[in-house]
Amino acid sequence: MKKIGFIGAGNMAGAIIGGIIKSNLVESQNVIASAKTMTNLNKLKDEYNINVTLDAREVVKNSDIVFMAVKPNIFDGVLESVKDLIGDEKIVVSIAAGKSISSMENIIGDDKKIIRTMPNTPALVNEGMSALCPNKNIEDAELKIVKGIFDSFGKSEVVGEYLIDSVIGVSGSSPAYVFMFIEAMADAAVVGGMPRKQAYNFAAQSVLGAAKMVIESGKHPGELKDMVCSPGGTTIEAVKVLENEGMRSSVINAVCACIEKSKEMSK
Ligand SMILES: NC(=O)C1=CN([C@@H]2O[C@H](COP(=O)(O)OP(=O)(O)OC[C@H]3O[C@@H](n4cnc5c(N)ncnc54)[C@H](OP(=O)(O)O)[C@@H]3O)[C@@H](O)[C@H]2O)C=CC1
Ligand SMILES: O=C(O)[C@@H]1CCC=N1
Repeated sequence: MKKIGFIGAGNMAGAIIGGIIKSNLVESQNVIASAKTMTNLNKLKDEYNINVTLDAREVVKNSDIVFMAVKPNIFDGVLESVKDLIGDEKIVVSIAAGKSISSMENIIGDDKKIIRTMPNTPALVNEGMSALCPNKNIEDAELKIVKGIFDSFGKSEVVGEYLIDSVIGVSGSSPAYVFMFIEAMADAAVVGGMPRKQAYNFAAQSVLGAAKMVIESGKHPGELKDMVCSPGGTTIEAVKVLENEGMRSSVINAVCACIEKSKEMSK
């Protein structure tokens, strides 16, 4: 059984820890996390009974696989502070936006094992979507083990690093846009007189069902949209407004802005 450590214990690390513990991939005693304060660590300890420490170096000493789960602005400094403990055998898994494999190799050495990844917060409910980019020192068996961790809380794919900015736009950050869409649809239902809590359930379940249809039917999203639009009916009226208001171009522009920001952060 591999020991898994997390430097950083915020939103994303919490979602991953929740995912791997709930899917019984690792025992809680084999997971350790560190953070700046005890606030998030205490919550994770109470909920999942994992080991916690305020010392990132303790995490590295006690882990075979070390997740770097701190914000990009402090990432390099934190990695620098533990680099002497990262031997040839440990695997460093970064989840940070805008941190390239080469920038990590510059800090810990290009002979070290690194996997750059991009997960998303639906990991918390076992519906995560993650991308993994291994560096040249990662062996197939090691990639399989780490991919298994990501698959334990959703789906994952191995991609070339050149795709990671697009991954951030379409899955890493996209839960935020989808939550906005659900909130806006529910607002409209509230306008129509529906109690708010009920409106969130109706809106969210519809998004869940629509997403499942795209994945399971294999049909083009346009064809699935057409199946909902009865001639002269209600749906096409809404579609007309969405087209007039530039919904598609808003979404494309928003996701492109996200991708551009990710590229900028990597420079
Ligand atoms: N949120 C998301 O949806 C996603 C985030 N990411 C990436 O995940 C990373 C973390 O983001 P997120 O979880 O949202 O951020 P959070 O702000 O929620 O968490 C950051 C964590 O880092 C800890 N921390 C701060 N300083 C240090 C330090 N010096 N040493 C050790 N730990 C420290 C914080 O401690 P404390 O608990 O005390 O505050 C906190 O636990 C980012 O790099 C982001 O790009 C990737 C995919 C999705
Ligand atoms: O907003 C961010 O920068 C991080 C990366 C992907 C999701 N959250």
